[in-house]
Amino acid sequence: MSGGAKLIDGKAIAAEIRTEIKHDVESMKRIVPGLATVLVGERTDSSTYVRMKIKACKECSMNSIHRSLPDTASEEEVLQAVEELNRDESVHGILVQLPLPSHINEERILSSVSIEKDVDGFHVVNIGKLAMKGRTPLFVPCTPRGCVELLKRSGVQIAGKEVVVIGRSNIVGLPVSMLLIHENATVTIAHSRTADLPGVVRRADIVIAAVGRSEMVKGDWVKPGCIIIDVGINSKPDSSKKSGYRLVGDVDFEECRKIASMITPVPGGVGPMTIAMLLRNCVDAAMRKEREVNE
Ligand SMILES: Nc1nc(=O)c2c([nH]1)NC[C@@H]1CN(c3ccc(C(=O)N[C@@H](CCC(=O)O)C(=O)O)cc3)C=[N+]21
Repeated sequence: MSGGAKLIDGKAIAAEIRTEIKHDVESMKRIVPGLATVLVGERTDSSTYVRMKIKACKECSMNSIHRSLPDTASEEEVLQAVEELNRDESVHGILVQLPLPSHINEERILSSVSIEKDVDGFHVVNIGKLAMKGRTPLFVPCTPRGCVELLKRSGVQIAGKEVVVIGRSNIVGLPVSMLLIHENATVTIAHSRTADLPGVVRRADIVIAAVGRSEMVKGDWVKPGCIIIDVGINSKPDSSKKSGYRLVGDVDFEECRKIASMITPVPGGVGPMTIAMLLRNCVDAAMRKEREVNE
């Protein structure tokens, strides 16, 4: 294809979803949806993401409350913060920003979030239901849900397609694979130990790249006309930028855009969708609560 791939504009699609969310929020009579964010420590990337989430809540007429703990906080102190938010009636969703400092047991903290408020979808019960046929988790993890939503809103038919997911993390690779199987795709999960990774990726009608390695997927790895969703966010030194770096994905964008039929950019692809889906999950939780109150 000489014209090059069509861009899947995640920023624009996320803005459209935020408009739908704001509309839902304003149609609610008794409840203002509230998102709680918990940040342990002061990693600059985590602080930035949390700030973006709080700003997005405001844009959608939602409430947000934030709890910051020092990176010296004990596991008990983090648990206590989560449990307070579990009891707080004005909070409908709780997000514990990852990664947590290494002295804290991540699974223990994530499983202490009430299932009804688990807007990240990381609680073992929600993941467990996602992994089973015919069960419905209360929440689907935000980045995976964002990937599927990008495909659907770009008019891509998922059923029957060969999808190759590169990466097997708990937050992206594994859950997005489950979700795509539920959408009737044929899914291959590839990873760092896959033999002949380029050969496997070349089979895909749809590639989901979520390995966390800068520009790893090259133009000659992908089938002409395929659709590429790039979940990676990596910083690459770039002396022409004031910050000294720029963001790149797991896909070599310049090479792959010449071969694919559709591709997401980084930034402006999956990232903004993650936040939109977080708000969607939180408003869904509040709407469920409102229905309960009405019954
Ligand atoms: N409990 C938890 N839930 C998360 O959802 C979660 C997390 N922990 N830890 C870290 C990752 C990362 N993440 C991103 C969200 C938005 C962008 C985003 O909007 N990125 C912009 C660029 C932002 C920039 O310029 O830095 C874009 O891709 O266009 C990126 C990454 C959520 N995460």
